[in-house]
Amino acid sequence: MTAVIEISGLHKTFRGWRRGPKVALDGFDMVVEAGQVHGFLGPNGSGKTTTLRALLGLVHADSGDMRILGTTSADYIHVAHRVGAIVESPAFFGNLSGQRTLELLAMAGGVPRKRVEETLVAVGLRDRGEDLVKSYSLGMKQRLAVASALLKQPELLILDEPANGLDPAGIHEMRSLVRELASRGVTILISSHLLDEIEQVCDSMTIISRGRRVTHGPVAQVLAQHDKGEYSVRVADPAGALEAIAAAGGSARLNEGKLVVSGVTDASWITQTLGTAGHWLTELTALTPDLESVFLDVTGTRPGNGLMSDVDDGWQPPAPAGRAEIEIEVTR
Ligand SMILES: Nc1ncnc2c1ncn2[C@@H]1O[C@H](COP(=O)(O)OP(=O)(O)OP(=O)(O)O)[C@@H](O)[C@H]1O
Repeated sequence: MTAVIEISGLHKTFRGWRRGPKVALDGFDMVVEAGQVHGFLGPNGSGKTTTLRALLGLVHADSGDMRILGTTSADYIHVAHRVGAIVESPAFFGNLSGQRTLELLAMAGGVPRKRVEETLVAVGLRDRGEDLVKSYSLGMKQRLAVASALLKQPELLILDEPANGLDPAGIHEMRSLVRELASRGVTILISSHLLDEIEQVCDSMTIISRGRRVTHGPVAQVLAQHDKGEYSVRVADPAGALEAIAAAGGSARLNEGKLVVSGVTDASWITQTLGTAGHWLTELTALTPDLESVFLDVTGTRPGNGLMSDVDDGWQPPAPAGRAEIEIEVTR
């Protein structure tokens, strides 16, 4: 596969006046292959927008290499017409129609006028194209934003939080639109906090935390890597079953009246072990990890014992290279 985006060792520190320097990117790496819908995930303040802005030349990175459509960031201008991006929510004039908005953008960008109609169809706004933007719902404004990014028929589309603030129907529409564009061969990099959406719509993903990549790969592969081989088991006597699993050399714990058995490669071992000890199973469920649990684990943001963690507040410049642990600010 061909890489459409390649980022390696990206560093960016903002020189703040009041709170001192802020390390936004700390040697960040990311690869997005052609034809993929690639999810870009991370907690608040982890560096997603800074990455996208650096990629598009909107902010100057301190160091690191970036290639977009095979071109270095210094030559981005030569491939800019092949990239569509919505990084900061675009503001539209409410008193213009969606169609007129796109016509003006097409004129300014030297894009043939017929693309206006095509993009309105592509984002499902043709029937409302002549209505004023101020009458649009948030979801329709988001789709108009996507339409504006599609005018140039980009090979690569970069969307920062496209489903932000949308209701379930709007999220569903945005998901369909992304899949539709992907089926036409557009590579899409999409940053989002909606983990369920990313799990449903993306082929591959990168998770960033504190300016560094903490996991990446095909979504199914990332989930499989975090599969702990856990099964939830319902039996009449969970405590007795726990002892039976331990006596057979297995690992288990009790959770809400059920037994959770870990590190199992073959579920029949559980049925056999418990059956032999006289514990008859009434339920056996594989506990496969979802993206939310992987995200909470790899970013260190899983709330525990009533504590909330936040990776942004209190984040100081990193210690010299070599320190591996992640500090988490914990507030009660
Ligand atoms: N212009 C700026 N000046 C100072 N600090 C900044 C600036 N832009 C971003 N930062 C800081 O850099 C860090 C990364 O911010 P960034 O916006 O890239 O995170 P993010 O992952 O996009 O967050 P969110 O999910 O909340 O949008 C944060 O600590 C943020 O406060």
